[in-house]
Amino acid sequence: MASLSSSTHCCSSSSAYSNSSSLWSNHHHYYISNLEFSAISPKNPGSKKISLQSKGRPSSNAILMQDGAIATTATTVENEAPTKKSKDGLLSASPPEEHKEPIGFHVNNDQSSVSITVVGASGDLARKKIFPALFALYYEDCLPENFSIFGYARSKMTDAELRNMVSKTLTCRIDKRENCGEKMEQFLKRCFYHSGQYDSKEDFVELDKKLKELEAGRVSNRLFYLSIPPNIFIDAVRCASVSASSANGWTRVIVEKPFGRDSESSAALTRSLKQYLQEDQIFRIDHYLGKELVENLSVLRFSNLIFEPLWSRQYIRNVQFIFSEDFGTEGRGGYFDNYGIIRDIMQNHLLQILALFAMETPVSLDAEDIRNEKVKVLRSMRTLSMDDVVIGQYKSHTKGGITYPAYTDDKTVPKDSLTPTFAGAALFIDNARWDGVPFLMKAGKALHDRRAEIRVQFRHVPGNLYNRNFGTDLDRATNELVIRVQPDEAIYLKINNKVPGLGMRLDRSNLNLLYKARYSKEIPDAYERLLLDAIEGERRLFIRSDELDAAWALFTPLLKELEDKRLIPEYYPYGSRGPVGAHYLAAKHNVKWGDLGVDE
Ligand SMILES: NC(=O)C1=CN([C@@H]2O[C@H](COP(=O)(O)OP(=O)(O)OC[C@H]3O[C@@H](n4cnc5c(N)ncnc54)[C@H](OP(=O)(O)O)[C@@H]3O)[C@@H](O)[C@H]2O)C=CC1
Ligand SMILES: O=C1O[C@H](COP(=O)(O)O)[C@@H](O)[C@H](O)[C@H]1O
Repeated sequence: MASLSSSTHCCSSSSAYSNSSSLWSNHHHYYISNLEFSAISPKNPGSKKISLQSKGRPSSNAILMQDGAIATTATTVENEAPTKKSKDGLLSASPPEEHKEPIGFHVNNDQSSVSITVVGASGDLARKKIFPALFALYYEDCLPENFSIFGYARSKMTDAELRNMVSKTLTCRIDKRENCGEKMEQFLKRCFYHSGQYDSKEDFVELDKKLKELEAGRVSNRLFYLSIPPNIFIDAVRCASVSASSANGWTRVIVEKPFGRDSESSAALTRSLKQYLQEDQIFRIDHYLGKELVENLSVLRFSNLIFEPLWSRQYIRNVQFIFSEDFGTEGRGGYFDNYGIIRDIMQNHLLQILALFAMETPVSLDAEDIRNEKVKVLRSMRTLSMDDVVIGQYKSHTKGGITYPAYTDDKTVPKDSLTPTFAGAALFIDNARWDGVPFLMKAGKALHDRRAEIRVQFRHVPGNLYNRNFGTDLDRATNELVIRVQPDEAIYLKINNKVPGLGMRLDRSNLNLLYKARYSKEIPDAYERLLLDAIEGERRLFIRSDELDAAWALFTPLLKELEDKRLIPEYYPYGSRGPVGAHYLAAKHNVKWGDLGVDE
C-alpha cells in the first residue's frame, strides 16, 4: 500500500484520498468496503486492476488502479431539488443515469473520449491559465488517450493560428524539460479552433459536428470551460447545452467567477444555469481552492494529532486571512470597477479558505461531506456590518523617480469611482467551536508586496513561567502558525526557545516547512488541479450552489450599504501597506496583523 500512496503518477496527486494516510492506515476498515484485484484488459491480460470501494455509501467514490494509472469515480449526490427541464434541454432532460460517470474513463481506453472546449479562447484567462494548465496535464500524462481541445470564440482564427497563439503561452516544467518540445508539438496537434457567436445555436451545432468527427463514434465526454464575461454565460450555456452536449457520455461546464454581484443576481444566475444544467454538471471554479497549500490545509489539520485538539476558541486567539498584490488593476479596471475587492477576493477566495479552515471534521473526504461542513460554517457566520469593515482605494505615488498610477487613472475606470481596491473585515462564527474568535481578513491591490497567507495566533500560555523574559508585549510571545499560500509556499510555526548559552534569554524561532527546500518537484498551478478534477468528475474543490448562497448572504447587506451610501474609501499610496483604518479595525478586536510584525 505504501507504494501506491506514494505513486508519482500525476493522477494520484490529484487525489486527496492518497493524501489521507488514514485511508491506508489501521482504520482502513472504516473506509474501504471491498478490495478487488483482477486482470482486466482482454488485449493485455497481464494488466492489473485494483479497485477500492468506499464503505456504506451507494454513491461513494471508488478508486481504480490500472497499470500505474489511478482513476477515481465521482460521487453524484443530489442535495438539491431536481431542476426544471429546459424546453429543448438535452442536458437537463437527461435522466440521472446519463449523468453517471463512466468509471476509469481516463485510464487508456479507446472506447471513450474527452473534449475540452474553451469558450472565450481568445481571451486573457484562456491564454494565461487554461491552455498552459491543459498542456501541463498532457505533459504529465494526465489527460485521457482520446482527448481534444477546442477553442471557441468570435474572433476569426484558423486551427494553425490558435496553435500559434497557444504555443506562445506554453512553458515546460522547470524540473522536467526532457521531450518538452516534442510534447508541445503533440499537444498542439490536439488543439482546434471554431469561430462562433456565443448566442448562436447554429454555431454550436457546427462545433458539435467537429467534435463528433474527432470522437469517431466513441463515448463522448464533453467539458465546456466558460472563460468569458459573465453577461454572456447563459447564452453560451444555452447554446452549448442545446446544440453541443454529449449524446452518450457526460457534459460538464466550468463556470468562472463572478457568480453574480449579490444574493439576488447570484440566485438568478444559478436559476438560469439550472434551466440547462443539473447542479452536478456545474463546476463553479474558485482557483484558490486549487492552490497547493489550501489543499494541504485539511491534511495538516486532520492528519496531525498536534493541530486538531488546538483548533478552537480554547487555544486560538484570532485567525487572519491576508491577500495582497503589489500591482494595481492594470488592464482589468473595466471588470474590477463593477465588482471591487470585496467581491473579487473576499467573498470567494478568502471566505472559501476560511470555511475550510473552520469546518468540523467531515464524515469523509467525499465532495458532498466536505461541502456540507463548509456550508455549516458559512451559515453560522454573522452577517457583516459596516462597523467591522474598512475600505480603501489606492492613489498615485512617486518613489525612486517612478510615478505609480492611482486606481482612477485607469482609462476604463470612472474618475469619481469609489470602488474599494482594499478592504479589511472582522468576521465571526457563532458556533460552539469559534464563539468570540475574530476571523480577520484583508485584501488589497497595489500594496507593498504580493502574498496570500493564513495566520493563526494562539492564546497566551497561562501562568507562563517565562513571562518576565518576554518584556511587556506578551502577544509577541504567543505561538503563531503561518500557512503561506504564495509566494514561496511554506508552513511555519513560531515558537519560543532559549538562546543557547549560560544565561536565560528567550528567542522566537520558526519551525519551517519551506516547500522549495523540502520538495524539488514544481508545484502545479491551481488550474491544473481543478481542470483535472473537473475531467474526473471530482467536485470537492468546486462551489456548490448552497455554499454560494450562504457566502453572498454574509456580504450582500454590507455591499448594498457601501454602494447606496457611496461611502468614501480611505486613500492609500500605491505600494504602501494599505489604509491605517485596517490597524484600528484589528485593534478594536485586540488583534495585531501578523504580516506587519518585526519578525513576520
Ligand atoms: N483574466 C483573469 O485573470 C481572470 C478572469 N476571470 C474570469 O474569467 C472569465 C474570462 O476572463 P478574461 O479571459 O479575462 O476575459 P476577456 O475579457 O479576455 O474575455 C474573454 C473573451 O470573451 C470575448 N468577449 C469579451 N468581451 C465580450 C463581450 N462583451 N461580448 C461578447 N464576447 C466578449 C472575447 O472573445 P471574442 O471577441 O473572440 O469572442 C474575449 O477574448 C471572466 O468571467 C473573468 O471574470 C477570473 C479570474 C481571473
Ligand atoms: O480571482 C482573482 O485572482 C487574482 C489573483 O490570483 P493569483 O492566483 O494570481 O493570486 C486577482 O489578481 C484577480 O483580481 C482576481 O479576479
